[in-house]
Amino acid sequence: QTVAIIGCPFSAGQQRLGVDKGPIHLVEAGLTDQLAELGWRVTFDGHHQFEELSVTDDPPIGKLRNPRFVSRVNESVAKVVGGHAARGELPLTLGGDHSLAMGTISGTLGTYPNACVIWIDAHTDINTPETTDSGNLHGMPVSFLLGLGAKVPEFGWIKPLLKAERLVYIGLRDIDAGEKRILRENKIKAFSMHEVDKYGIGKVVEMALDHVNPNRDLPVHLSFDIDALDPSVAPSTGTPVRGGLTFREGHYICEAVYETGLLVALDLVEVNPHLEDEFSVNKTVTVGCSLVRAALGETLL
Ligand SMILES: CN[C@](CCCC[B-](O)(O)O)(CCN1CCCCC1)C(=O)O
Ligand SMILES: [Mn+2]
Ligand SMILES: [Mn+2]
Ligand SMILES: [Mn+2]
Repeated sequence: QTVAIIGCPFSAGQQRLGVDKGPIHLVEAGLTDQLAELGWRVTFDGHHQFEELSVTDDPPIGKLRNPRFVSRVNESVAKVVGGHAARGELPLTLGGDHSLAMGTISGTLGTYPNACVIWIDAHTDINTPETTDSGNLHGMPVSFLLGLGAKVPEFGWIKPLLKAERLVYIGLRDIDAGEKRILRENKIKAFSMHEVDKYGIGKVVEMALDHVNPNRDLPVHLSFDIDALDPSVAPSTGTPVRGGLTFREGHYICEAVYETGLLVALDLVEVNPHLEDEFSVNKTVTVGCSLVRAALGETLL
């Protein structure tokens, strides 16, 4: 089985410098060899195909920041991810900020129209151009994938291929008012840290899969935002929120998803090696590599 590592040094979906350096840190930490150790054939798409996509003149559209650049990069990411998936490979997208999910999930759904999405995050990333307060597109990819909110012509390439009943969240603890309304209105299944505390991670993952994949027959796209983990476990990330997943809870999710045998695509995003001290950066990069290994078959026994 082949895993295609796609490095996306992209940061325009938010405003903190450094998240574009996430991919190189994860690869330089040895991720490629680690996956080969697990028995994967590993290919690595150099990130260069996204460098020449920068846009010279990209004024905000409403509140949206860097809209044309975010759109163009994600359109390219969708083609790259979709291409690997179509060849029966497993695209592993390393971010970069979570706006990349516009591209990765579009790519997956183009090849696997019936795929479900398991979104691990402190945040729902479902703001629309109308509800966003920051204008940062890393807080909005899900609304575009679902086709919510007013159409933005610059994002015309994104088709609303994701169905609300095929999406489930785990790890939530920082949701804007507008996003809470969108979750309710669209009946989107969400397991916050409250549910993790109440039921335990094992039951939460089982309930999440029961919701989006009741017969365990649909392909799974796992989109893992490192900020789902508690900041004590993954400190070097742009929007840390206390009260997050433990090291083991994060790994359990990845192990359980791998065990389904249904994983077809994986994102690991929002590692920012420019934040916090060197020890924190190493801790964050190391746990990022470990989570990827767990999602790709590494077991404890
Ligand atoms: C919760 N929504 C935020 C954060 C989005 C995080 C994106 B992710 O990819 O890292 O998950 C925060 C919105 N503001 C809320 C009020 C205080 C300032 C931030 C946004 O900017 O939309
Ligand atoms: Mn390059
Ligand atoms: Mn996110
Ligand atoms: Mn987040």
